[in-house]
Amino acid sequence: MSIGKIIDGKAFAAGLRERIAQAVPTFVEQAGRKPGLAVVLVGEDPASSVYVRSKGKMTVAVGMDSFEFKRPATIGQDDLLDLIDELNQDDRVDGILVQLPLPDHIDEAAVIAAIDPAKDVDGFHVVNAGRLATGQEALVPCTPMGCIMLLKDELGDLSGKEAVVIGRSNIVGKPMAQLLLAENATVTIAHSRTHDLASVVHRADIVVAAVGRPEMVKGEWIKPGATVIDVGINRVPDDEDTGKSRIVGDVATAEALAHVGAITPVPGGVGPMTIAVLLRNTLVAAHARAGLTKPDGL
Ligand SMILES: Nc1nc2c(c(=O)[nH]1)N[C@@H](CN(C=O)c1ccc(C(=O)N[C@@H](CCC(=O)O)C(=O)O)cc1)CN2
Repeated sequence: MSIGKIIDGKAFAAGLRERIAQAVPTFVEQAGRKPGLAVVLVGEDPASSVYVRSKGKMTVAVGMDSFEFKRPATIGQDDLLDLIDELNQDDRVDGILVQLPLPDHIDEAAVIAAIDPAKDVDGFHVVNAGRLATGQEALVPCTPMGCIMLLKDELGDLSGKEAVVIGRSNIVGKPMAQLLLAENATVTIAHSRTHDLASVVHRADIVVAAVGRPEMVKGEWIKPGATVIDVGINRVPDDEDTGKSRIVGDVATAEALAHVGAITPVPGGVGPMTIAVLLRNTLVAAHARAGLTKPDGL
């Protein structure tokens, strides 16, 4: 029995950050300033706080300016929209990211809609979603963009490949399908109402699992030799006595390894790509705002 390859997303993300760090000084020379990323954190969710801290550190590490805005979970919607407006007007800021999820009393869609599409480094604004869907230059959501980079690195040309995306969220599933289409893959989006998901998955050369359900995709569903991208990050109890937990993906990796050609692990697969692509998008947005051509290789 052969075992599939583990795709090292952590190493790929480190390489991407290195290429970004090499491109930043040329931008500084041409634009006379550093690219800048503003990250807004509402509340004190521990995981969100970790991600925001990590974003700040990595932004500075590649030579960009990092601006962090922490607001209490009780902030009113109007005050949050005022902050976004200030950041839209601030010329030092090329990218604006509002860490999700937001507290229930905030209308997430209204906050995303308030971000200047030129600074929407998350690629969540409808203008960027529409541009992506119609094949125009767009800022693309970081996680699906990271998945496409890993897929192209692993498989080269994706043209004609049968791809199944499980999950239809605006943040991952839909943009993922659009990106695969743009690479000329034949794309199916499966979701909670899909009949016989196992058979749908079994015909795929490429499986992208983004459902948020621990180890839902079983090894025997996978077509032999398929490439599997696991977007899920699910915390599950590890040891009932100690109360410890561990992170698993949406794919039952241990059993899938006997079927796949290659698979991203969780952790260490898609997750690290999310922040690396955020830095890439910030540099791309900075070039566009400064009227400069996007550097090659990003
Ligand atoms: N505005 C946004 N909010 C959120 C996004 C986003 O892209 N934009 N994505 C996620 C959180 N996220 C970044 O914000 C993120 C999630 C996971 C990772 C990561 O590297 N995960 C590690 C495991 C981490 C762990 O041990 O807990 C991995 O998979 O190896 C990075 C960034 C939701 N919110």
